[in-house]
Amino acid sequence: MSTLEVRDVWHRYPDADAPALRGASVAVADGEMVSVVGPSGSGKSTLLRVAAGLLRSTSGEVLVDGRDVADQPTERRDLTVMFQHPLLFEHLDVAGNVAFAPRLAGSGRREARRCARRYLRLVHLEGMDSRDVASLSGGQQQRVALARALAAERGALLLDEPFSSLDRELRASMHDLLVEVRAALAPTILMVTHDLDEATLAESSVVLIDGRVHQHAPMTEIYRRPATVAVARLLGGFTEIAGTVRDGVHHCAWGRLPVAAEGAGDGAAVLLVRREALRLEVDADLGAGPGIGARVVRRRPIGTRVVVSLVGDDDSPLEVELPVGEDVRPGARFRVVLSDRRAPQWAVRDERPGSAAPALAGEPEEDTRRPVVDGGRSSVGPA
Ligand SMILES: Nc1ncnc2c1ncn2[C@@H]1O[C@H](COP(=O)(O)OP(=O)(O)OP(=O)(O)O)[C@@H](O)[C@H]1O
Repeated sequence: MSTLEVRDVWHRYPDADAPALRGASVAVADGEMVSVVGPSGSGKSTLLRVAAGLLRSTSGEVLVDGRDVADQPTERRDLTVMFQHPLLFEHLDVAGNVAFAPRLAGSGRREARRCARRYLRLVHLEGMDSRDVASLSGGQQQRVALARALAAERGALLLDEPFSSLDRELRASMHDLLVEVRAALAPTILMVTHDLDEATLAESSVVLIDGRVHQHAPMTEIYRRPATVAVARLLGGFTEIAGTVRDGVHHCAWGRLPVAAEGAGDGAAVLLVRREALRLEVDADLGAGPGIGARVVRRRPIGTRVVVSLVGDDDSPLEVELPVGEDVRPGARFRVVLSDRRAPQWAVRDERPGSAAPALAGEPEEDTRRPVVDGGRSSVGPA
C-alpha cells in the first residue's frame, strides 16, 4: 500500500495552443480511492498518465509514498495501471495473463500461477485458468485485466475509464467487484471516469475542468455545493440565477434571497439552485415572494419526472423538475419560485465570461504556474 500525490502539475503537449494541465494537484491517502471527473478534454487522462509515468509533465511533482518519482519509469513507481480496453495477451491463457506480473517479478511458473488463481478467485473467475482469453466476454476480460493489475501487488492502482466499454449491467457488477476488492486488499486507487455515478464509488472526487482542479470533495458534497458554475454545469440540473451578494443577501431579478454563509462573499455571484428545488405557480400569485415570471419553452420526460425548460422575464434560461402528469405546455406562463423560500441558497462567485466580476480576471500568465483555483481537499469556491 502507498500514498500517491500529484503536485502542481502543468503539461502542454507539443504544438498545443493551451496547456492540458494547469497546476493540477491531487493527493490520495493510503488505501483511499479518489476519482477524477470532468468534461471531455479537461485533462483527466493526461493527469493519470503523468501520475503513472507514461507522460513526462512540463512541470510539477509526482510523489509515491512521499518520494518524488518524476524521473522513474512506470515499472519503478510502485503502481499499476488499468485502461478501458483490457489489452490482454492473446497468446497466453487466463491464468498466464494474470501470472505475467509475478513472473516478471521473479516468481517461478508454478508459484506465479498459484498467485494468479488467488486473484482470479477474487474477481470470481475461478476455474477459468486455462481458458483462451479471446473466448471470454468483454466483462470477463475486464475481470482478468483487474486480476492482472492486482497480481502485480503494487501499492497504487490507477484506473483510466476502466469500465466505460461495458454495458450498464456489467458496469454495475464491476462496481460491486471493486467494492469487494477494496474491502479485501485496500489498494490506493486513483480512477478517471466520465461517469458521475461511478465517481461516487470513491471517498472523494476531483473535478478537473480545463486542466484546473475546481473542487476536491466527496461527490455528495459536490452535488450539494458545487464550487464553481463550471462544476454545476458538469453535474447538470442546476438553474443559475445571476445577481450580487451584499451582506448575506443575493439581489437579483427574483428579488432578495438569503445565501449560505460559506458561499460567495460580497460581489457578483450566481445562485445555483437544483431544478427540483423550484416549483411553478400560476401568474395570479405574482408578488407572493421572490420569484420570476417565465414562459415554458419545452418539456422533456425523464422516467417518472418531467424537466420543464422556461425562459425568464429577464431572458435567463430556467429548468424546473416536476412529476409527470403536471399540465405544463409550451407557451404557458408561470411564476417560478423556490420550494423553500427561507432556506439559504448556494452562491458562487460569478466567473462567467462577461459577468461583472470575472473570477479569472487576475489569472496569471500560464508560465507563472500558479493555480487559480484551490485544489485542496473539500475545497469549495474558487480561491
Ligand atoms: N498526444 C496529444 N497531443 C496533443 N494534444 C493532446 C494529446 N493528448 C491529449 N491532448 C489534448 O489535451 C487535452 C486534454 O486531453 P485528455 O485526453 O487528458 O482529456 P480527458 O479529460 O481525458 O478527455 P476524455 O474524457 O475525452 O478522454 C485535450 O485538449 C486534448 O485534445
